[in-house]
Amino acid sequence: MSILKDILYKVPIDAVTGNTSVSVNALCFDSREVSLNDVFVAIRGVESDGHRFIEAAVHQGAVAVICEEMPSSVVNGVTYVQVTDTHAALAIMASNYYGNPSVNIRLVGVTGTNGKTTIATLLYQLFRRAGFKVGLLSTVKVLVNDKEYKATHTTPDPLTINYYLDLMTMEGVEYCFMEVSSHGIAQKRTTGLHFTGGIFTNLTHDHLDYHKTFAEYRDVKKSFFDQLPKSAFALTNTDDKNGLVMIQNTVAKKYTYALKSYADYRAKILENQLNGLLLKIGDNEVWVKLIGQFNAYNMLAIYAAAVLLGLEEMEVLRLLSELDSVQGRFQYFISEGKITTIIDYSHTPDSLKNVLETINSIRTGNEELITVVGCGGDRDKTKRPVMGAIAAALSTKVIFTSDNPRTEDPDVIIGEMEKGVEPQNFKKTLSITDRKQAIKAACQMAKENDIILVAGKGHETYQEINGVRRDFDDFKIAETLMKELRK
Ligand SMILES: CC(=O)N[C@H]1[C@@H](OP(=O)(O)OP(=O)(O)OC[C@H]2O[C@@H](n3ccc(=O)[nH]c3=O)[C@H](O)[C@@H]2O)O[C@H](CO)[C@@H](O)[C@@H]1O[C@H](C)C(=O)N[C@@H](C)C(=O)N[C@H](CCC(=O)O)C(=O)O
Ligand SMILES: Nc1ncnc2c1ncn2[C@@H]1O[C@H](COP(=O)(O)OP(=O)(O)OP(=O)(O)O)[C@@H](O)[C@H]1O
Ligand SMILES: N[C@H](CCC[C@H](N)C(=O)O)C(=O)O
Ligand SMILES: [Mg+2]
Repeated sequence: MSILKDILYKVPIDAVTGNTSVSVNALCFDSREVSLNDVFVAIRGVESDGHRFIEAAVHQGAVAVICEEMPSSVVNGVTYVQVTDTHAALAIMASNYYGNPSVNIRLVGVTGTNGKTTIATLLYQLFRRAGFKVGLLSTVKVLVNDKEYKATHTTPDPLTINYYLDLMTMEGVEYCFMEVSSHGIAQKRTTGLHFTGGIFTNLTHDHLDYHKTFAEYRDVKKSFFDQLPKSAFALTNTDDKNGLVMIQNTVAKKYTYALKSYADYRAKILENQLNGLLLKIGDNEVWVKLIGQFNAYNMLAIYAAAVLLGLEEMEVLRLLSELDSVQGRFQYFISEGKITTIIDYSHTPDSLKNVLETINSIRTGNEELITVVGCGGDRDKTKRPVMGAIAAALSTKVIFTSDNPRTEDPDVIIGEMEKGVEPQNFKKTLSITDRKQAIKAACQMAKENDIILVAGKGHETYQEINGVRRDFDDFKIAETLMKELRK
């Protein structure tokens, strides 16, 4: 049990009806999950408005309600607290409820369109290898030292974040690396957390269904850096045209990294092969197991962050060379006939382009590059023709298929992707709605030395159709099909 006014510490309050000294049980933002003596926080969401469920929450036993608008009738014995922003209030209350665990951990947030999972996961790996107790909050999974938990979001809701940070403090975790998505920032899921550092990767086209304009998307990302404390570091990529914009108004200590422009931390690619990159970081050369220019940026950001967190430069270089690629990010296997199949989570125009360019840069002859790709349903529709055009331009054959159609008709999505294909590339493309059949067709088409890219789902283990998630794992399916077809 906690006292309501303790949980409300630092929440700007506009009005109160009732007693804030009441004991409360848990915090809750979904009326359907409220139990006796809980606090219900009413959130205005995308689909509905929590204010509509205040009565239901009280009926289920809520002893206090946090809202932006007082209900027209109040129930005796229930405390109503009016605030300007319930999203922010929930986040601050969640931190207080769990005893502000982020203060006791060195928490680093990674934001940007692409590269968040890669950087956060590899920083986790690096600090684990350096002997520390470490936590990770990522799209793929949550880790508390070596114990794994299922991730539901890239940046979970504030109650979940603080629950895990609390668990981490109990397990002695010293560093935690977390992804900070633009949805997470916009919905204030990270408000009230005490960050030791923030890292910006890049900003390209994504989520323009949610943020409406690119400027709004950029400003949401920037607000993460605006909120960092003076004691934190803000590390940004100055090769990205919004890199300096991100740190314009931050009070945190500013640091930059880049391959092309001037920066505090610089690297150069000396070699780029299927089995890794040879990088020159500062005056030192290091082989890493990841591939592609985009991973040179990721590696440099990891190097800089590790040094800023106090690790010794040479040790960081040694550890960098040991890091393995993240599940579903340029994961590949080579089958009989030297056919290479690559599974990659590229689901944005920029990441798809990067991955295809990387593959093209390691192609040695006339081998085909067969790409299997789709676009998610109920997500940014403007990505579809752009990704269609990129896939067709940079591959020798493309099979358009489904990627989590959700509530949309997969053939309509495929049609929108096809609309972007330039006429001279029409003949390279075909469409097979069933993703497994599409992968199978690619495996059948592939000849000696060819390369197959299966893009968009990476580590995902399901295909979501009409609200139902059925088992689906690109890597396992491709591997099984390849074995069956080539035995
Ligand atoms: C669009 C979006 O981001 N939605 C997130 C948001 O939901 P919401 O607040 O808009 O929910 P809503 O359905 O409108 O309901 C409003 C409020 O009424 C409450 N309610 C509703 C019904 C009821 O009977 N009683 C009740 O109290 C709800 O609990 C909610 O508090 O807040 C919820 C709690 O934090 C999230 O679970 C939910 O994520 C949905 C499931 C989702 O798919 N989000 C994706 C887009 C997302 O967040 N992705 C990013 C990564 C993107 C990327 O970078 O690639 C992520 O960080 O994962
Ligand atoms: N620094 C980078 N710049 C551009 N593309 C990248 C970069 N790092 C990774 N990618 C590409 O983007 C894909 C997704 O990478 P990653 O999962 O690390 O990004 P993310 O930001 O976590 O994505 P999400 O928003 O879905 O959580 C990779 O599979 C790769 O194709
Ligand atoms: N975090 C991203 C992941 C997209 C992955 C892709 N496979 C899809 O389902 O669209 C999103 O929710 O938009
Ligand atoms: Mg991610």
